[in-house]
Amino acid sequence: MSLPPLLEVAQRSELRRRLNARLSPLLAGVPAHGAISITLDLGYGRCDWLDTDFTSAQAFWWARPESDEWRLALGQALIVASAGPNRFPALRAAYAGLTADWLHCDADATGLQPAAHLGFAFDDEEQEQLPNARLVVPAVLLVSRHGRLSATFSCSGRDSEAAVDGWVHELSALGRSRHGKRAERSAGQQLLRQENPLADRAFIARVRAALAGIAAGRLQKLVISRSVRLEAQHAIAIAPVLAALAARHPACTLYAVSRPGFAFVGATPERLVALSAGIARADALAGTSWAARPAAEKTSDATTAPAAAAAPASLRLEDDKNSREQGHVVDAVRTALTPLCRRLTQSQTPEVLRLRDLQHLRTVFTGELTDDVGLFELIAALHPTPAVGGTPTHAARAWLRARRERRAAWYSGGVGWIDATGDGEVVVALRCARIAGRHAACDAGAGIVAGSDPAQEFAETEVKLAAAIDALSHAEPATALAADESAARTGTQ
Ligand SMILES: C=C(O[C@H]1C=CC=C(C(=O)O)[C@@H]1O)C(=O)O
Repeated sequence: MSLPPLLEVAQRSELRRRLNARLSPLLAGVPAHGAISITLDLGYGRCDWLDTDFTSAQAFWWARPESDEWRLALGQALIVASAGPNRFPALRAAYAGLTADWLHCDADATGLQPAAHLGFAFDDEEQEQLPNARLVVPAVLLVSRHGRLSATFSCSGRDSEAAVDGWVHELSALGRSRHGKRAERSAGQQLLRQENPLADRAFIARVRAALAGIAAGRLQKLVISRSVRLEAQHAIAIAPVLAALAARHPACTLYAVSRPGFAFVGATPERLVALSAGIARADALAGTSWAARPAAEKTSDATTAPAAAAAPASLRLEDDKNSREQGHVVDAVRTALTPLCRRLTQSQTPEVLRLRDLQHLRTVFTGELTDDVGLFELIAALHPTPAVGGTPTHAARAWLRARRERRAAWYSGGVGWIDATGDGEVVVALRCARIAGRHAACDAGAGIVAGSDPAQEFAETEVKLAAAIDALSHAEPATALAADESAARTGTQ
């Protein structure tokens, strides 16, 4: 999917001209603590924005292939980071301050609002790789939606004088992957999974400890997670992994958060909450069934599960264990949303969400919010649902903390966006990989309730891990790269 003409290098002086014309009248009206955004219509078309060099960019990518929605955010015009028990109120306060002085020029009447992207870790303690909770107004936000393309350029009031240079600089991350960097060419290489029998046994032991805690009556559900590490010969290219995720999981929400040298990517089936014009939608998703894959499909070393994963070929999704697992999430989501809503409805029977390799039970909640309830209040009330934490919520969190259950980066936290009117959406960051150079690590967990079988739960995490591992293993170079390669071979470059 090629870039819209106005973003091509050859059009940069025209882009500068248009941006300068829109920016000049706004400069006098913005306070230093405020922000300016300019939205330009880029015409009809579709773009997945995967012609981006994620390995060197501060980028945020979000896609819903089935709904033809693709967003790419580059750079940071404004950034707020937080941690600790008040992280969501802190982000909310910072965003409220910003939106009060946010000038927006919708030059071509696109009707689109400028937006910030956000993400947060499962727990509220500082951790490595990504800030615990962060909100970023990107310098450039590119949106491809339902066949229409747009770009929003943003800066803080403080940095408005040099803004156009900064915006054009951010665009240099686009189109770079065409230029044959070694990292991008190494896509599709074989990944070696680093077996770690000790960690596998530790997972089984934690599941047993969770079952003991549940049997003692203090807890009803706990989500226990594990990580696997993979190693490639060359640096792993990010864009081909995202393309592979998009091709394999078109019904999921795909996300990538990158900074130079590191990327957190994934394809999640679970929405935490979406807010649009005062109506909130939230998923209660849990319970998993799957069918064993034919051996022929396991083409790579990386996708071969260790022996401990041997388990029955499939589970019945509607069995008692899966129903109880999902029922805890339903109860918690209802309890969290009830005080925030004038009216709250839920789909009656859990529906079966069918994904590529597995299925989940899902109940969808729709709530009409009371005044003054925004996206951050919804996140604070809902996170962590028992789909990633446990039941009762506080006891489960304390149990997980006491046993040092580690959740790296934003795995089982949230990723999303919020626009200047307060509408937005956050998904639960599942089925993910953390990629740094030649190394990747993937994370997955399983809900444990009375009656859970440790070996079966291990097998379930293997199927969940496969979503990211398969994309890492089967990522193909983008078409443009293949074309570049053949041009290089024939000396036409
Ligand atoms: C915690 C994960 O999945 C959650 C979402 C759906 C089903 C789940 C389950 O059946 O255990 C988990 O609650 C994960 O993918 O790492």
